[in-house]
Amino acid sequence: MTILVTGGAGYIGSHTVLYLKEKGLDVVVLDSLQKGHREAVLNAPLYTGQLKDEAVLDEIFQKHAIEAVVHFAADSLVGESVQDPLKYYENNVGGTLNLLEKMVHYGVLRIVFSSTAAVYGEPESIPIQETDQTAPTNPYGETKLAIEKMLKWSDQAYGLKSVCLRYFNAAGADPQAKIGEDHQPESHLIPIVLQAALGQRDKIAIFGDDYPTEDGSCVRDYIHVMDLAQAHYLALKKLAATNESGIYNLGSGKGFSVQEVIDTCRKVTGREIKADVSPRRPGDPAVLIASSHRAEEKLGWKPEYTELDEIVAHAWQWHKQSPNGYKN
Ligand SMILES: NC(=O)c1ccc[n+]([C@@H]2O[C@H](COP(=O)([O-])OP(=O)(O)OC[C@H]3O[C@@H](n4cnc5c(N)ncnc54)[C@H](O)[C@@H]3O)[C@@H](O)[C@H]2O)c1
Ligand SMILES: O=c1ccn([C@@H]2O[C@H](COP(=O)(O)OP(=O)(O)O[C@H]3O[C@H](CO)[C@@H](O)[C@H](O)[C@H]3O)[C@@H](O)[C@H]2O)c(=O)[nH]1
Repeated sequence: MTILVTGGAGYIGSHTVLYLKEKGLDVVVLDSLQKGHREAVLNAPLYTGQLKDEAVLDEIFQKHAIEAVVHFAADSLVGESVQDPLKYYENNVGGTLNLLEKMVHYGVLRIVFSSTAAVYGEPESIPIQETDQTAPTNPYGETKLAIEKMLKWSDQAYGLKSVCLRYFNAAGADPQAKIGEDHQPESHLIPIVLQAALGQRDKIAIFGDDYPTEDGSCVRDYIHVMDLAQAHYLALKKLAATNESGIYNLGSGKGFSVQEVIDTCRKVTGREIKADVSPRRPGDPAVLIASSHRAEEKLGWKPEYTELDEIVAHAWQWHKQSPNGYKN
């Protein structure tokens, strides 16, 4: 039996493919390569195509005995989603609709879905629990919440079982640096700070120093990409064993400010990293920290890399070795 990984040439998807293969699972990848990289897919067949492309989905479901789908493929830039919300509804909601229709058609009734902390919007309280209110503050989060709801109703109507994993801030890289993070353009904090350490940027802009946090910069919960990968494996096992749908936060439970992340990068790289303060980035909540007790209890999830230093060290290893990402 085979697992279909959509978006498996992207950052989190490619690390999950690596992890699933290490666990002995048979994997096929579907990715449009608009954001992903062929070189990031190690040891798995790659179908280049779109979620909306019925022919490629038919080919995959007909050729392979697909047991379950792990669904990463999406657009995921908050700012872009505010500028062009319909692109997000078309790709994320529309693309997932096509995928689910094909799954139901071919009788593939298990899916692990990449959701996000962005479904919560401004948190009610910290740490955030899965039962807290969901009130996204941008179209990206809205599309992810809409998909969670599509999955809930599809369970009731078609018996399509889902695990929605609400990731907080994915960071780090394969500890052996075979693969890593390469977004073009890069918008995530840690890779941007490491680009400054490499001299590819003059400095890093800290988006706001007047938040109600200890040093005034935003606080986030950074979780190692290989620990996210582990959670997908456990979610697949849980679905196979219990056939139960569920929603789980995935974070470290610890928060670090933008200033603290920059300081950690200075310490790990031993390089000077210049930073200055810029205006707030619209839509950024002050603090996002997860409670992941449910995932620990119900999935048996145990993050392996719990120190920010180690997460940054793995990212640094990758960026130093591949300063131009997969273009080297
Ligand atoms: N990076 C984070 O911190 C984070 C946090 C929370 C949730 N997420 C979610 O996790 C998932 C993966 O994130 P990532 O950072 O690895 O992103 P990414 O952009 O690196 O990976 C997404 C992949 O999906 C592919 N893709 C997009 N639309 C497609 C389509 N219609 N058909 C086929 N392929 C398509 C892209 O080419 C890319 O390779 C996304 O769904 C994202 O919303 C990411
Ligand atoms: O040049 C930069 C880039 C980022 N930041 C700040 O750093 C923090 C982290 O930003 P970023 O790495 O862009 O991540 P988020 O905006 O927190 O979003 C990530 O984490 C969310 C879940 O928490 C996911 O939904 C998103 O897909 C994922 O990109 C935020 O406070 C930003 O304002 C800066 O100060 N300067």
